[in-house]
Amino acid sequence: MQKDRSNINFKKNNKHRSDKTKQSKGNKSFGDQQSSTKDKGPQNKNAQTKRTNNKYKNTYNTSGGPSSKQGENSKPAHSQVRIGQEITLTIRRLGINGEGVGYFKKQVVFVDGALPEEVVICTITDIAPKFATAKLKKIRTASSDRVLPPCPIYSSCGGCQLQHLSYEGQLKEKKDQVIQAFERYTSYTGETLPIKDTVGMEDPWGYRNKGQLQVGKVGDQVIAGLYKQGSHELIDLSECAVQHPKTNEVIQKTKEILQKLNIPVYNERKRTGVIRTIVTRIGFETGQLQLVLVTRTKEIPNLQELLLDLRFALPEVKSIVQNINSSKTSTIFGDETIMLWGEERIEEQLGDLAFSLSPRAFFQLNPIQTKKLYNKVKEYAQLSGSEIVVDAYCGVGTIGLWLADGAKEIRGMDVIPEAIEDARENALKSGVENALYEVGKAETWLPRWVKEGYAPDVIVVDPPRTGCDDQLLKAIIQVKPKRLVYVSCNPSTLAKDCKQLLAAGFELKEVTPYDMFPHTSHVESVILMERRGEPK
Ligand SMILES: C[S@@+](CC[C@H](N)C(=O)[O-])C[C@H]1O[C@@H](n2cnc3c(N)ncnc32)[C@H](O)[C@@H]1O
Repeated sequence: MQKDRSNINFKKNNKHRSDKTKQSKGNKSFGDQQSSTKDKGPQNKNAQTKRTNNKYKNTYNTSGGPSSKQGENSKPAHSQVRIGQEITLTIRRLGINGEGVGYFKKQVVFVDGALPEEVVICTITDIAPKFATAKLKKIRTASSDRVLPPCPIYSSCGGCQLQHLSYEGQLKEKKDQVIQAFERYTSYTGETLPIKDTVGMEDPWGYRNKGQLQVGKVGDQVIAGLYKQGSHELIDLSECAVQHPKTNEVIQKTKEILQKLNIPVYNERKRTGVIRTIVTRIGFETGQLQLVLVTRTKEIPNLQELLLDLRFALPEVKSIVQNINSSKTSTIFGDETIMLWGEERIEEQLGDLAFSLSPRAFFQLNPIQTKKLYNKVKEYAQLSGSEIVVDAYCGVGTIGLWLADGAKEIRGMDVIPEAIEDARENALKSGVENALYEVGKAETWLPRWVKEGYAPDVIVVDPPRTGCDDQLLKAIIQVKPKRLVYVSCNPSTLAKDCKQLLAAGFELKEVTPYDMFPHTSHVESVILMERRGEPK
């Protein structure tokens, strides 16, 4: 799932792209993505983080010349095009980052802002061995799904990639993304893949429960936002339409208080200043808010005034926390976390389950869609009360706890110790007594349990973008659960892992894509696999 995996890199970078392996950037609107060892999101070395600003608002015409190290008129031997060349292109599909993909004399060309079936004029800006990148200049034939992006900062922010596509169009494209991945890695086609339509939102705005913005200054003004694509220029975001309105308010007011108290904000270039990042999370059901100030130094000048002002301006905030990150890297969190005021955790409710969330714990970013997705996991798991279930990559235990009342026993594991602490506490809180959680790698724990004779009936996996580790897949293949439910935020790694499982005797029963992040290019999928020949 595309979720809260800390330590996002807000910088955008258009290198490392390849047609087959490019990975989606995290949903960067107001930050996100909890990192762990193999986490999804932009700090992944494969992460494709390119965005350009050629998103079309009131006109389909843009200007601006090519930019590339290769320079004007250069044409590598392998290429059909040269930098600066203007071409007419028919867009065939969307790439995994929401860019239009067309073919010019069989060469793949990516065009940000172009939509399938559009005929566009674009200028080649970059050439790599397997593809070229072009800047959209003019749309000759516009898609009937093209809409005006409602967000005023869509073109500069880069957090959303699909606001120029109707919501219906987005849901269709996300299903296509999943189909394309299966076509690429397995023998399924769009006709044979047992795939459902993408499950979308009734109101696809204000869905994010967490915001994470870098802090900086323009002149004397404190700002908080995202770095502009390919640059170190921070774009101030005073409002974000996909964020819960309360998190917008927390960011805005925190910024104003930092300004008023003259608390030094981080200067990325000089590596001076104190406040680096503002992170805020809200419990959708409880209304409780948490504010984390990520600082370069342990000392925060005017700390007492800062806390008083924050508490006065934001009475809903239940927890104010400092995290210290003095590193030069662009990861968000450092290792040391200090309570500044209030509770260590905020509470959230998902259905009948209560969750305590510590500042760095992973939690789904879109609680409304999460409930739908977990219900699908439950449907696919087909529990009767007697099953032994593994919840691999369990985070704070959400999926296992969702399933616990239908299972004999749940075992979950995650590499983040705080997440496991939270999972144990969440089980206690919700009165779940049949769930056991362990800190460590799924690929270590499952083989160990299997060696000890443990035989789960159902395995649920919800790995980071990189997919399941090979050792885990081997253990799954060895233990042959009746059902495997795979939750994935990356169709490519899902399809690759599926290929191995299909070859080892599992059958693919159904694929359901979920739109956890409307207006971004991300798509989540849940699939059900069964042991071949399993009696109904
Ligand atoms: C996509 S999240 C899933 C969390 C949880 N299932 C949920 O729905 O909230 C992936 C989780 O995998 C954890 N993780 C990453 N690599 C892991 C590994 N090798 N073994 C176990 N957990 C891992 C991360 O800490 C993160 O909590």
